[in-house]
Amino acid sequence: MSHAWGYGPTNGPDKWGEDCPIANGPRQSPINILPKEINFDPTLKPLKIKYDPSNAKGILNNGHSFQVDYEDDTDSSTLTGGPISGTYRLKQFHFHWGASDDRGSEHTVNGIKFPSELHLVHWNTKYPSFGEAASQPDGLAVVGVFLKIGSANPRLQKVLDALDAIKTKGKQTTFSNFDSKTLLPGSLDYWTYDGSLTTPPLFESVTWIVLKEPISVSPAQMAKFRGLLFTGDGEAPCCMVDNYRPCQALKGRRVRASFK
Ligand SMILES: COc1ccc(C[C@H]2SC(=O)NC2=O)c(OC)c1
Ligand SMILES: [Zn+2]
Repeated sequence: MSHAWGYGPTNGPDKWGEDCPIANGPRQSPINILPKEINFDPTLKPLKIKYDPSNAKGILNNGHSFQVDYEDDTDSSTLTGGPISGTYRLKQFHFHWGASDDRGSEHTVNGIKFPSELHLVHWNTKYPSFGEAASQPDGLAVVGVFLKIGSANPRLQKVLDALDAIKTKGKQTTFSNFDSKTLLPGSLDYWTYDGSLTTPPLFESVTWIVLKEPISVSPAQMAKFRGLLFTGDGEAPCCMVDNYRPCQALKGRRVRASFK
């Protein structure tokens, strides 16, 4: 691609392989999760999530999604246990969503798309930094949470209320004192598999931990996500919707369940 990657007809997921050959690699994400073909793995530990709300730093429209960034210079917001070894620090969380409620998630379950998917990104502290970890096979752990249409989710509201200030690409604002643990569903049952970043550079560095239980989001709340723009100030406005990569081939990988 001569121009930057995106989700449009000329720079979207089908074109990413031109600049990132790993797009056709052996452990690409997302994938379709088929619960009937997954085995319960009794050796999997429960997820241990410890987040410090005071680590929340800011919220940014990065032109592909919006992300809430966390201070990650200490072990105060960490993920341990589950399928991973060692300590992974929370770096940021972001979402993917569709132009309508029938699509938007990256992972699917039995071929079903959810209207949105939350990604909580963590990096392995065996490496000196997020940037170093992002290219290592055991560098990142991303917790994926499906959103399904239902009643308004009060836990999302503080994030949604901040979006008016970051409508266009490159805009950011302070975002403090937010406990991202409140975004998680009641159950931490999960599926896990070895995968990749779902945007360029598509590094095969992610241990995926996809929670079985979705959280709710209302149509009005989804409309707020869809009010963001991919484009920057002064550019022809393009709504930030359908910022998800389609499912990729499993290529022999095993998906494990932490629950029966
Ligand atoms: C260079 O490092 C990167 C680049 C991009 C992302 C974001 C991608 S990866 C994901 O799960 N969802 C996304 O939108 C990233 O996140 C871990 C790390
Ligand atoms: Zn993501």
